[in-house]
Amino acid sequence: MVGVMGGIGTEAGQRAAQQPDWPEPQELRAVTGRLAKAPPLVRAEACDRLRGRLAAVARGEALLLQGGDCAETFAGVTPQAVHGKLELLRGMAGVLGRGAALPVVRVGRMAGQFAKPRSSAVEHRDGSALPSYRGDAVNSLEFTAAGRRPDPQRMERMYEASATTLDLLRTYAHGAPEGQAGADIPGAVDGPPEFFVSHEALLLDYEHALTRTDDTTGARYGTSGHLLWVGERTRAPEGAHLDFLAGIRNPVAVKLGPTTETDEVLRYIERLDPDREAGRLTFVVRAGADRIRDVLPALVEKALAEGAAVGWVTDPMHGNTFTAPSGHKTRGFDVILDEIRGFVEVHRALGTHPGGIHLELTGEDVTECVGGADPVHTDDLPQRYTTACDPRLNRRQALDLASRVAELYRGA
Ligand SMILES: O=C[C@H](O)[C@H](O)COP(=O)(O)O
Ligand SMILES: C=C(OP(=O)(O)O)C(=O)O
Repeated sequence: MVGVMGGIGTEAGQRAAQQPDWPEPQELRAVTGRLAKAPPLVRAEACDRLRGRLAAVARGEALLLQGGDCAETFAGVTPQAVHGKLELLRGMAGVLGRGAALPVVRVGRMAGQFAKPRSSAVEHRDGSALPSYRGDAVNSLEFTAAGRRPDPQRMERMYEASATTLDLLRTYAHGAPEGQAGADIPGAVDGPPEFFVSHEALLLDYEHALTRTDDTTGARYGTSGHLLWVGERTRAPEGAHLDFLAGIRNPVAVKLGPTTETDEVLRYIERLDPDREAGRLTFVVRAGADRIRDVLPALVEKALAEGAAVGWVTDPMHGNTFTAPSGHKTRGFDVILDEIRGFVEVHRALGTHPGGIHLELTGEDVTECVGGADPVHTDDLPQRYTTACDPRLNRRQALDLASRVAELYRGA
């Protein structure tokens, strides 16, 4: 775990990992104070409903399709971009659902995916060193000292950008006239067809500020998104991010990388799902295509032995990143598919349910990942490489992948 910074920490006094070094404590307090009074972005009932849908995933009665940008950007919150991702996920869900003969629960990596954990706190370029870009919620991609300075007011822009995205999703999901978008307080996206939103609960100042008590039940909910997850770099079982997830009633997820130990799986279950409630906890495994078949069986067996009805989902993106000769980070379609194949094989061998896929994708015609039926080659990468962080599947690649994954499930 790298980059332990910032003021928020554990009860034992450990500082939270991957937090920005906010320069102005007073300004930070003013921002979180305002966010704490802002309307919730999602409703508790919708979080409960998603927990119910994820229970069906955990029981083997549904699939989860979770996807969206690696890093949402403020400039990327446009009607076209939001519509493009929604339509892409809708199309993929149709293909997957027909292949697996199961309903598909659709969850965007959207309306909150504005903060990024980084491998290094510092970026070096042409002999200069500046703080790494940590997502639009923290600083700017622009490589200047002013751009890279963490600015707490960006968390308010994240809130506004998330609210706008939710409004757009609600408009498109309901087919409501566009003019109605933004007329209400931003709320949960509900009504048929269902669509939920998720992001990594990384910026604890933001997530704590948006936590609310539900009047009817007295339970605490993270109201920044329906499903919140903790990533590979912040999943310390006794860390501040796990403390946060343990304190909210939303459905929650933990990313599991290739070094995950079975004892950690046990701790996550004890901390996050003590009542063994299907739908409460989803594990998103991102071991890499070369490791998934070795790593996953023991983790699944541990959860089974604990009597936990967790959902199992594969993220075939994050364990398969490499740098092309041009310097662009990329991922290969065939390797992505191979990690999904390995994930499905392991579950079939154990008699458990391969519950779904978590992808970085966009509805736009970008050239960021290589391969696919209409292949992007490494030489093509510079053409339309617009991601703010990691490479995404473009629309064509994502639909191809959905067809190939549907074949895997059809053969189940
Ligand atoms: O999306 C995940 C991480 O934020 C990303 O992979 C980190 O990338 P880095 O290794 O370039 O910091
Ligand atoms: C950072 C991410 O992934 P991971 O925590 O699995 O590296 C992510 O999904 O954005």
